[in-house]
Parts: sequence; C-alpha cells; structure tokens
Amino acid sequence: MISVAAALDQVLALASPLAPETVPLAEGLGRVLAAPVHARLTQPPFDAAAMDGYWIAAEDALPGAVLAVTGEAAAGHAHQGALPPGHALRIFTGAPCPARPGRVIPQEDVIREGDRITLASLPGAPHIRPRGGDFSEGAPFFPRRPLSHRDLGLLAAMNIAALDVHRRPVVAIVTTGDELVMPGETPGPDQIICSNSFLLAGAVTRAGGIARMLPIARDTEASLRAVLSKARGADLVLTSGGASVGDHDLVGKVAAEIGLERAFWKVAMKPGKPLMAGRLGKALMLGLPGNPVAAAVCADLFLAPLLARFQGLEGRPSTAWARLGCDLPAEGARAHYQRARLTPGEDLPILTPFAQQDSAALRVLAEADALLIRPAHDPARRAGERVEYLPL
Ligand SMILES: Nc1nc2c(c(=O)[nH]1)N[C@H]1C(S)=C(S)[C@@H](COP(=O)(O)OP(=O)(O)OC[C@H]3O[C@@H](n4cnc5c(N)ncnc54)[C@H](O)[C@@H]3O)O[C@H]1N2
Ligand code: MOO
Repeated sequence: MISVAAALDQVLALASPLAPETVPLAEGLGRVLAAPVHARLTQPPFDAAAMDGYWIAAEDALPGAVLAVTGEAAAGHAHQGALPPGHALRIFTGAPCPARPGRVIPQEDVIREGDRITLASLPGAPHIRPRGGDFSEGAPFFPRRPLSHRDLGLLAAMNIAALDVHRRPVVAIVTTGDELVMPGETPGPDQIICSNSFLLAGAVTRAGGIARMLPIARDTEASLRAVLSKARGADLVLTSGGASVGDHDLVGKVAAEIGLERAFWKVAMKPGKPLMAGRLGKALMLGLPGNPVAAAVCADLFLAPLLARFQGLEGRPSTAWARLGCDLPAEGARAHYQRARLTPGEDLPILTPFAQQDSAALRVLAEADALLIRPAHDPARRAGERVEYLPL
C-alpha cells in the first residue's frame, strides 16, 4: 500500500494537458484557456460619462454657475461640434465625453430652466470613467482555473470571440457487478441499483470532463473485456468495483491482459483502499473500488485532480481547517476520510463527522459538506482541536 500523497503524485504524473481546441466564446464556461489571451482593444475606449446629466468644462465648474445647454451625447452617439466656454453638454451614461478636462454633473444636482442650468453646489466626483480604466489593448488574461461567467464577460469586453482551450477529457465509465441493475429497472431479490455510474458521471462533468457511461459489465472476464473494448477513444477508463481481492474481482486481471501498465494498486486510505491506476494503451485507467462512498472519495481525491491536469491545471485538491466538533479515537494505518458536517464557529468553522462512516452509506455522503482528513496513525483527538478537511 502506498500513501495518498504518493498515489496522487503517481496519478498526476501519468497525465499531460490535452491539446488545445478552439471554441466560440459562448461555449467557454468551465473551459480552461490553453494560452494567455490579450485584450484586442482598450476599455472604455474613450472617457465615458458615468451618470445621466451635463458635461461641463473644468473651468466652468463653479458653485452657482449658470451655463447654456448645447447639444447632446448619448451612448453610441458622440457629440460632434464645438462646445464654447460657458456651455454645458447634455450627456447620458456611457456617452463619450468631449476630449478636454471636464466633469459630468448628475441631472439631480442642477436646476434646469429652459436651455439653462444652474449648478446647485460644487460638484464632487467627476462621474467620468477614464479611457482604459478597465483594461488597455494588449492586456493579458490567463486565469489558471475553469472560466467563470464573469470571465466570459471580461473576454467578451476584450473583443475575444473564440477561445483556445484544452480539450475536455473523455471518460469512459465502466461499472462492474452481477448484482447491479440500472435505476428504473426492477432489481431481483439479490440485486441492487447501480449508483456509481451516476455519481461518477456527475463527478466527471463537474470536473470538466465528458462522461461516456458504458453498459454494466457482469462478473465474467468475457463481459468485462467486451465492455472495456467499448472504451476505445477515451482519455480515461474509469472503472468501479471488482478491484479488491475476491474471486469475482476481475478488473485488475482483465485490465492487465489487455495491456494495463499498472502504476499502483492499493492506497493506505479508508475508504478507497483497493484503488488502482496506470496506463492502458493511449488512455489512462483509474480503477475505483465498488463501495459507493469509496468511489466518491476516490473521485474527489484522484479523479478531479486528474481531470484538472488533463485540462492544464495543477489539480491538487485544496483543503481547509476547522475545529473538531467532538472527541475522536486514534486512527490506524490508513488515512481516514470521514464524512462530516460544517457549522459556523468562532475563529474557524466546526466540523463534526457523522456517526455512520460505512463506505456503502450514500445518504450520509449526500448530507456531508466536507471530508474530515484523519492522517494514518493520527492519535486520539479532542473536540476543539484544529483539523484539516476537504470541502465537498
Ligand atoms: N478480504 C477482503 N475483502 C475486502 C477488502 C479487503 O482488503 N480484503 N477490501 C474491502 C474494501 S476496503 C472495499 S472498498 C471493497 C471494494 O471491493 P471491489 O472494488 O472489489 O468492489 P465490489 O466487490 O465489486 O463491490 C463492493 C460493494 O460495492 C457495491 N457496488 C459495486 N459497484 C456498485 C455500483 N456501481 N453501484 C452501487 N454499488 C456498487 C457492491 O454491491 C458491493 O456491495 O472490498 C472490500 N472487501
Ligand atoms: O476502502 Mo473500502 O474503502 O471501503 O471501504
């Protein structure tokens, strides 16, 4: 058995960022830029009015000044022509201001009578957004994270209509077991519903991958081989179940026969011990345990970082700190990832693990906000101690 840290290093070392592809800006959400982009223009491209009101020249900005209103500038319609001293330009938010020192007086701050305005008081802020105040042409943008809707807004403003992003990894999901039927089917008396395919497909999509859910493989070498052959073309073959030491746990054997170069099998963690990883032809393979919580924990600890790496990101999960909500006994030789709930605390949030930590219990998993990380051989802990966790 290797440590979780060593296993993650080995998983990440297997993968390289996938080649870039070009997508329209509208399809950029959640994608990762493959190279820096540069603003194609300056924003704002001119000094722009930030209020509806009157633009006045700097020398006319005196309390009580009376100015003649001449002309108009609106968003998309610059004022053409001269504006003599002692004149104010009617202006609306977003309009270009005249190219000389001045300010915009909000219309609420003047008294207007006919074509004249009287400045009520000495103006405060100039209410002008200066040219380039947001960004200048050529400004680089290269966030090392999946693009958010806010990023898409910025990229649009930069006049970037298409993006070079890393290709999304295609993940073939293979679940195994004679006991499994799909949701909606009627299980036999000795059968259960396949939950892992759905849990894992969700984890793949959330991490920016494309999930390809293959049919359930039965517990025979022929069935497993047949389903694995359908995974061709995937960047990652993600199996669940059949990873342990039972007579019907065939994944390691069949994968080896079809060419798996295994990097490791078995990690000192709970749940998730029988995890395996390696190279399978042009693809990678991650063999998760069948217990649903073990599969879920391995997805958070290894699958998500691997998919991030495929998309050019560093990928290591970021942990946080909390105060323990209860006393806990010492741990054994495996790091223990306990399903837990966060509540507000004083300096740090309070993290309380659920009493039930069965690696098949999906209800507690669904209710958890966090995985409390108990390192291997962690001594007994008291309520109030600082503990590390992985937010879910
Ligand atoms: N003698 C030993 N037995 C076991 C060991 C061990 O070290 N020695 N390890 C245990 C641990 S830890 C785990 S985790 C499991 C993992 O076993 P497998 O990966 O071989 O998984 P299966 O045996 O196929 O299934 C385990 C469990 O999970 C259920 N399952 C499987 N697939 C799904 C699915 N798609 N959806 C829902 N539930 C699923 C399956 O019915 C079993 O109940 O091995 C322990 N045994
Ligand atoms: O690692 Mo097996 O991880 O339940 O429960």
